[in-house]
Amino acid sequence: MSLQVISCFKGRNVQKYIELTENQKSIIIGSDDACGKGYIDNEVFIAPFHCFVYLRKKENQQVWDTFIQEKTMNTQKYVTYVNDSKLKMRGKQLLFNDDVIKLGNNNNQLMVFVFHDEYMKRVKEKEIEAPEIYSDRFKNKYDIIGEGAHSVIYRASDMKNKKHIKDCICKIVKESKNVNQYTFNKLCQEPKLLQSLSHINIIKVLGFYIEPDRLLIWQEMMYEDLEKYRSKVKSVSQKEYYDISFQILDALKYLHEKNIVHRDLKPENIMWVDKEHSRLKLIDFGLAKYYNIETSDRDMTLCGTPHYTPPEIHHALNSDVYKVHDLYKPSVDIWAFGVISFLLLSGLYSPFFNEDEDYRGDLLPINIIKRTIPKEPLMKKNIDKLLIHLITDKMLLHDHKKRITANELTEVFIYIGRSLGYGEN
Ligand SMILES: Nc1ncnc2c1ncn2[C@@H]1O[C@H](COP(=O)(O)OP(=O)(O)OP(=O)(O)O)[C@@H](O)[C@H]1O
Repeated sequence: MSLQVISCFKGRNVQKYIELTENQKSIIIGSDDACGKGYIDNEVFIAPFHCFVYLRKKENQQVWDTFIQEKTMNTQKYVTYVNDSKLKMRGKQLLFNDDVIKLGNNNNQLMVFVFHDEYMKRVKEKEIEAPEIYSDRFKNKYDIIGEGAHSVIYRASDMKNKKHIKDCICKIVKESKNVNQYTFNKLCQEPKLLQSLSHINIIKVLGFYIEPDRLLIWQEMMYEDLEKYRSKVKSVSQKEYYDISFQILDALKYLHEKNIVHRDLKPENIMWVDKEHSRLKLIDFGLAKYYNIETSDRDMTLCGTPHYTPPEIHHALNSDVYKVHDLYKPSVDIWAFGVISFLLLSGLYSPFFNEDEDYRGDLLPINIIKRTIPKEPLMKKNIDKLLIHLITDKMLLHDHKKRITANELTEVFIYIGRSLGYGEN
C-alpha cells in the first residue's frame, strides 16, 4: 500500500479492496462499463452505477474527509447501507473509520466493506510516535486496547529483536482534565518503580520516556483482565481460585517484602498473560509506593477504587484525614485481595451488598465499615470452611492491625492446598 493512500475500503465478505489517493480522489462503484473509469465490479447484484466515493479537504485544514453518495436510479431494487442505515436516493454521508458499508440489492445480496481512514490513522500515529531515541526500538500503533482514568493503552511493536518483532503495549499518560501536574509527576514514578522489580507475576516494563507533559511506558502485552474473565465465567472453582490466588499472593508477598504497597489491587489490574489462562500478572503500579518512607507529599485523599478500599481508610476519610497517609500499608492490599477472593468464589458483585440490594455508591463506605462479611454465599458454593474463614475473618478483618499478612497467608494457603490435595501450586 502506498503512503499516499488516504482512505480505503476492505471487503469483509468479498476479496476486494478499493483505495482513494491524492491521485485518485474519487471513484464510482458499479457493475458495468456505465461507470466509466470507476471501480467496475461484475457482481450482478449491484447497480450499473451504484455509488460514488470521494475525498474532500476540510475547509482551511490539511485534513481529508471521505464521503459516499448513493447513485442508483432504482433505490427500490438496489441498496446502500452505512452501518445498517439505508442511504436515500442521491443521499451522501461522511464516513468514519471502521464504518461498515453494504452494497447490494433488496434480496439481501450484499457486498460488505469496512472503511479505513488511513489518513487520520497516520495523523494520529504521528501524535503518539515514539520519541527519537526509541524510534528503532518501538513502533506505536493507533489501536487503542485499553483506557484507564489516567492513561490510554495503545498496541505497539517491540523491535529489539528485528527477526522476532513482538507485540507490546504503550501506556501514554498526558496532563489533562484527569491528570494535573501533581498527579502527572506521581504517575511518572510508576515505570521507575516497576523497573526495579522482577517477579514472574508482575508486569515487565520494556522502556519508558518522560516528556514535560507526556509519559510513555512500554510494557509486555497481556491477554485479558480478571474482571473480564470473571464476567464470562461468573464464579471460579475452588481449585481455580487456589491457582489464581497463589500467584497474586506471591506477587504481594514480594512487594510487601520490599516495603511496597500496590494500593490499587482489583480484578481490572490483574491480567492473564495469554489465552491459556494459566499465568497472571499484576499491572498498573501508578499508585504503588514505598510505605515506610517519610515523604512530604502525604496522601489525604482516597487512592484506588472505593469498592476495594478497606474500612480503616473509609473511616479515616470521614473523621481524620491526616491519618489516611499512615494507613496505606500492606494490610490495604490484603483487604483488596480478600474482596477479590470473595468475588471470584461467590460469583456475586459485592460482599458489601446483599444479592437483592442495589449497589449504592453513597452507602458503600458505611457498609464497608459496618457490615459483617457474609459467609453464606461461599458456603452455598461448597467452599472449604478453612478457606471461608481465611477470606471472611482473616483477609477481610476490619481491624487492620490484626489482619493477616502476605507471609502468614502463604503459610496457611500451603497448608490448605495440601489438605485439599492441591499441592504447593
Ligand atoms: N500490559 C497490558 N496488556 C494489555 N492490556 C493492558 C495492559 N495494561 C493495561 N491494559 C488495559 O488497559 C486498561 C487500563 O490500564 P491501566 O490500569 O494501567 O491504566 P490507568 O490509567 O492506570 O487505570 P486506572 O487508574 O483507571 O486504574 C487495563 O484495565 C487493561 O484492560
